[in-house]
Amino acid sequence: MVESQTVARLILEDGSVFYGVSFGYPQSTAGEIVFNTGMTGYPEALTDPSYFGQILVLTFPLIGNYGMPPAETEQDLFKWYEAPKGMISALVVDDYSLDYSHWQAKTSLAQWLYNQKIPAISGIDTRALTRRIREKGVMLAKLVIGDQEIDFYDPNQENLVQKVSIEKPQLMGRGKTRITLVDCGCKHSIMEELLQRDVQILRVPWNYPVEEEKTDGVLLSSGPGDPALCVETIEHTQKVLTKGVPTFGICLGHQIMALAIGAKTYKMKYGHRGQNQPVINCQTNRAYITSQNHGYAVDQSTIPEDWQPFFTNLNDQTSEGLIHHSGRFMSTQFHPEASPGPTDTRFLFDQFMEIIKS
Ligand SMILES: NC(=O)CC[C@H](N)C(=O)O
Repeated sequence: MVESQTVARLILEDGSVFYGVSFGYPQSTAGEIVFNTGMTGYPEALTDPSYFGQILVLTFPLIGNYGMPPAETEQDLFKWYEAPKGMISALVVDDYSLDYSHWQAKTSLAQWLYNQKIPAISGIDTRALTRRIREKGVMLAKLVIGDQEIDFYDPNQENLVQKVSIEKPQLMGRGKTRITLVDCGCKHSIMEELLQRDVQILRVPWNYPVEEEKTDGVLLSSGPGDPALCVETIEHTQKVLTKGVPTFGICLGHQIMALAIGAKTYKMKYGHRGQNQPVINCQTNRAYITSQNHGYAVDQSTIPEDWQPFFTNLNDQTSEGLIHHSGRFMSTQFHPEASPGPTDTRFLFDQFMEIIKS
């Protein structure tokens, strides 16, 4: 049965308990609880590998009303999803809409979650829950269905990247520019952006010796968990930068690039997850609204002298990007591919192509 009326409990590490109703797959699960403030875009968020190991709270109160799109692919990439399968550990919503309507919808959200074996809970005051997370910071949590008890589990102790990366290198597209993409759990829309720019992608696993490839550029992808645990990726990135290969890091890729140059990262209190995060380009003083999904950040005070802040967050002044003085290496903490969210910073993919050509 998909639309179960089983009582479920969301139990936080601080002892608070929220009661609701189970939907999706009826199995208890544990992870780290985080919230996203986006008003739309749940198909993209649920399939974003950066959420691997996390229990996702959607603050927008009505979820499910446009169902889930079909699993259509083009050039091996999912058109409407960010990965071939659901990535979150569990979903927390306020009002789950049993009815859905959208020209593209293939199934209900509940059915899709059931098929993906992802449990969910509805009837939660997600705004009150979010206030608690904002006060205490992100916490471990568990979603207990009926009386199926379960222990807390901390996903950040593990190297999550190796669980969502690919196993062997894959060539994609036939474009003239060759970009080696280090897949740490890359969103499909990042690869789509590259393929639209006359690129051939060599997509490689997270620990691949990328410095040994003959390539025009390197893209360090987004991905889950603590960047400091990606030791091998950091070491290979150091060698790539020493060789002077144009490199672009996105989200986890930004953090890995920072660690590779000797800067430090830290865990934020509750991170940035939403589609309205304001950033400023430190070179042009122009502001942009961006899509974000991260819980770690780069300590801007630890960047070496030959690097500069590229973007800074206008809400809390945290690092939103780095650029090397040569202009050959750059990174952003936000997602220029958006998906979901505003596409205002997509031009950064064009900028990366220009760096490669110059
Ligand atoms: N979207 C991402 O790449 C997330 C990066 C990293 N896992 C963080 O939470 O900060």
